Amino acid sequence: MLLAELVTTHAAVAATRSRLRKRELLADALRAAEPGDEVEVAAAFLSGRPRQRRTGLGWRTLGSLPPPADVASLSPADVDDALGRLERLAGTGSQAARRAAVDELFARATADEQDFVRRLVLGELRQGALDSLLLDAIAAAADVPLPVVRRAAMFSALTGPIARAALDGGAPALESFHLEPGRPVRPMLAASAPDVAAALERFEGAAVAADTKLDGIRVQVHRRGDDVVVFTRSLDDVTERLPEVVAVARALDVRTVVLDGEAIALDDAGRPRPFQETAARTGSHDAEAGSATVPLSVRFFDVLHHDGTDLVDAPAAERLEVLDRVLPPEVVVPRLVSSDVAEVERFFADTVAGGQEGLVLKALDAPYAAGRRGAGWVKVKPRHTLDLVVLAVEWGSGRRQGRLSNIHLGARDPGTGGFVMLGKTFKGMTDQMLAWQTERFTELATSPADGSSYVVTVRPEQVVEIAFDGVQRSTRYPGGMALRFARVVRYRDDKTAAEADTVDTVRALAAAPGPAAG
Ligand SMILES: Nc1ncnc2c1ncn2[C@@H]1O[C@H](COP(=O)(O)OP(=O)(O)OP(=O)(O)O)[C@@H](O)[C@H]1O
Repeated sequence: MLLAELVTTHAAVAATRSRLRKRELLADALRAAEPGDEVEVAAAFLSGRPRQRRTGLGWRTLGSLPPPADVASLSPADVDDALGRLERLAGTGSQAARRAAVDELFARATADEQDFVRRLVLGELRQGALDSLLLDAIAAAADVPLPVVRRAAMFSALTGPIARAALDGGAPALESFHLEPGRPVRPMLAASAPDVAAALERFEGAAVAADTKLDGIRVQVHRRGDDVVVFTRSLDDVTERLPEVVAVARALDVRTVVLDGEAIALDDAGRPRPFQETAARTGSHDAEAGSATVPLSVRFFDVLHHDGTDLVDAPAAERLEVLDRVLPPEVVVPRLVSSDVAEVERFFADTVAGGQEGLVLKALDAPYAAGRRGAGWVKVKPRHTLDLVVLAVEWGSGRRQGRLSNIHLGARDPGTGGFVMLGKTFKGMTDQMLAWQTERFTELATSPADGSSYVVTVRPEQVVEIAFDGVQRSTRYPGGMALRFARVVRYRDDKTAAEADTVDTVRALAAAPGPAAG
């Protein structure tokens, strides 16, 4: 197979709005690849994530490339090999050796291929919607049921090995994927409801576990013997940064355990400290002087494995029973089990009054279903926000003079792979945020950020959490909608643009009476 075939597929997928057509195009490309390594690499490229995570290649190195080749000769394997070499050089190699390796690869690529590989390496081809489409396409190409593919995907952060197993060995090969303590699992996500009553309705009168929703950072903790590894929501290894979490896991009376929970900075009374203090411990740039030393607490809400027993497919009731038996109560998230609306509403009010974010209602009979917003978990918060992507930013005036200030907000459009602008805001920004974002958006700028132009466009990568009072019809923006009184809650570094809220969510809000979202 030639790389050019994947480049063409990628462009065709982006150009059509039909999900079915996208799936066919992707499935055709997977079928065209040789089973084995080639299909694994092809799936990795189509998902926008090369197999190498740390090539160390940045915007700067890839800004100047050799002239493109006239004819396509590169295979996906050639690119994979070259990225493997670059990953090895990233640790030890000289700048010159890296430059030479980059030039050698790109000199063999046509203009379209250069563009594709550059965006691949920079992470610009990644899209949440694409991940789930690709799983659909793998099911179609290998002729195996989609749930079998989805289940396997839970245990593999990368899509390539899933494609390889499916096309090589069909359903039996996929069924052999399982949880391995030490290897991260895609986290289970929650759907959302506007209030407790609406959330409970989804469970049709059954009793639920109403779990306190803590506003910290998601941690997945794996312990084997004395070995402890801590992963974030996006499956990054943050073990080194969270010694308190490691200590709690080590102190448990278990041999092997995989726990799901939240790390959070709490004050002496158990109330959450400002989210920024928690974020400073794992985020890359929220860190302010001093705050990075705030101690974190950890609270667990699920267990996926315990001393040789896999619990992923066990109903939540059983998992919670293990959690309560194995962990000391002070590290378990407070929970109420009930089917009574008034009782859950009281618990919600008390929880919010205690400074926590809200509740996550959980079906007691549901397995741990990762990677998708299933029906098993439904979150309820008193304040509704959207996670949007910054598309551009304007130079400020007055107090904000010399700072990149007013941000343009976009919702993801899964149909086009692009973003739809919904408004602008500089409300809610602290001086610290302004200083940080001026630097951040200068880095992401795709138009001059030297002050020569008032609006600076940026690569759509930074996710920001926005509170608002409603969605109104508006002719000002192409999507025909605008947010009322949008204000910044915080920047989110635990989410990629691919995970931002979609324009469909915003449309649903526009049709509903009050604000309700993420
Ligand atoms: N008791 C809990 N059970 C499950 N998740 C919890 C709990 N407490 C806090 N959380 C957090 O809430 C998140 C679930 O909401 P969701 O899956 O929508 O992620 P999200 O988009 O990051 O949500 P949000 O923006 O509301 O935090 C989890 O990722 C987890 O970090």
